[in-house]
Amino acid sequence: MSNVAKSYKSSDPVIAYCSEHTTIQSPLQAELLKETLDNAPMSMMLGAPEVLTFGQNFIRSFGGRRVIDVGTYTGASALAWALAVPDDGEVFTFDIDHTNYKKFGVPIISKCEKTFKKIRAIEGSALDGLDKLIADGQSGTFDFAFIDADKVNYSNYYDRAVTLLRKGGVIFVDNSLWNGSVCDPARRTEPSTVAIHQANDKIFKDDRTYSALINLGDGTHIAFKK
Ligand SMILES: C[S@@+](CC[C@H](N)C(=O)[O-])C[C@H]1O[C@@H](n2cnc3c(N)ncnc32)[C@H](O)[C@@H]1O
Repeated sequence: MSNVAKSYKSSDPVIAYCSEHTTIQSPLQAELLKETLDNAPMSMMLGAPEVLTFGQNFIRSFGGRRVIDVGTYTGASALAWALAVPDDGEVFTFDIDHTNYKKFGVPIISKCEKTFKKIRAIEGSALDGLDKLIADGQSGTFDFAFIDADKVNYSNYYDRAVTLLRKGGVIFVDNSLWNGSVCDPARRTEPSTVAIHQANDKIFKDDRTYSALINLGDGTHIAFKK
């Protein structure tokens, strides 16, 4: 049994206990979680509820208003951030393909117009989307970023997020332990594992942020912009 896992995939009693005493979901979040796990393709991509609650707590505690969400899938992370920001808040969520968001996320999230209207769904390469925000002069204007798309671009997403965040802004990098594979040099052969390990090293050594890698969900590397 791995001691690194998203709570919905784990039978570890410690992970279950921590999740039970961390995760708080709105009815919409619970509905989207069930719909994704029951019906969406590759449902293991769903963000861990305990990570999403932890991120919402950060956003709420420092009054975060503008959020970057890299990797929409069915929209669970975008929904979490949209619930956490105030009424005039914005969540920019990027995905190469919004088919799963439109099919599973939109019908559920749009039941709450107030929340749905905060989400800006941008389809296409997330790297291009983030570069466009930078080119549009939006550097230093975001409060929170969640990185959860293709792992080979993790270091690139992190660099863009640091640029786009204001001082004191927070980045969550999801899957930073990748089921524990990054911890074992012998298992660092597959491209995603190599890329996540390189991103973890980069974040740890980065003078632009304070950071901590924690065993939450599939591993969450948290960076605070100086
Ligand atoms: C792990 S899922 C995101 C899960 C979501 N954040 C959640 O909480 O449920 C990763 C997503 O990244 C998207 N993706 C993969 N490569 C991408 C790229 N180059 N640009 C943008 N999105 C990409 C995939 O289509 C997939 O929907």
